[in-house]
Amino acid sequence: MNLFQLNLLPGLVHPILLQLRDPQIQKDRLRFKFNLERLGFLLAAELAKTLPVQKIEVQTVLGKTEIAVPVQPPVLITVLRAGLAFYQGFANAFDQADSGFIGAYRVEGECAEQLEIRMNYAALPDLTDRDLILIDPMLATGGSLLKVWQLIASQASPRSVHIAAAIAAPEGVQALQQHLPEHSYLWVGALDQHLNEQAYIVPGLGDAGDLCFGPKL
Ligand SMILES: O=P(O)(O)OC[C@H]1O[C@H](OP(=O)(O)OP(=O)(O)O)[C@H](O)[C@@H]1O
Ligand SMILES: O=c1cc[nH]c(=O)[nH]1
Repeated sequence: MNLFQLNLLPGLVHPILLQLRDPQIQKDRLRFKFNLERLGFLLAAELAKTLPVQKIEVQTVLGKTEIAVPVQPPVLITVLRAGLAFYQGFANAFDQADSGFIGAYRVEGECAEQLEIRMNYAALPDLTDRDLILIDPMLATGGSLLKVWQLIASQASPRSVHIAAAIAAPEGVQALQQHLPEHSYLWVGALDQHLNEQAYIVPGLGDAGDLCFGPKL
């Protein structure tokens, strides 16, 4: 698996990460979701450079020119709930993409070993020979994305697999490295230090789903 960190545009990316992480600023839900969306758009812009393009001719009212456009839009799949705002950035960038949605959530116990991933919803488009972008802002243990990938892989063979996360922990990166196809790509806004005993990313930003939508019962 190839890992790309979005440090090419620090002037744009770092202020967004700062606002996402700051405990005071992140209390503003509208801003938190908008920042995830903006980061998603920037990651999409980087990722788009690697997708195959073809030249098409456009006739304007004044003349002709050639424009390179994607051969086919990628397929976007996001993990509910926290994925929604981050996904919107990708959907803004790839505005003709087919999209899929999978519900997956962590049920936390006393410690990281008791963590369980439950899945309760999946609506998937056809992925045959398509470029797949799997979108989830937080890559902690990697348990959620691996379960999601298992479900996808049991039904389809995408042409390429891109995983996009706003913040990743080394533990999650390693887990994906072991289980994803060799020619997969991981795009992250930041690669953080480690997981704590409750399997939260340190320094991370806290619980992305709760910050977007409030605590769930
Ligand atoms: O790498 P992992 O250890 O699996 O953790 C990451 C998962 O945790 C968050 O979702 P969460 O389970 O909190 O659900 P939510 O989006 O409904 O809040 C996040 O959006 C990921 O899906
Ligand atoms: O740090 C973490 C880990 C999992 N899910 C989150 O939202 N944050």
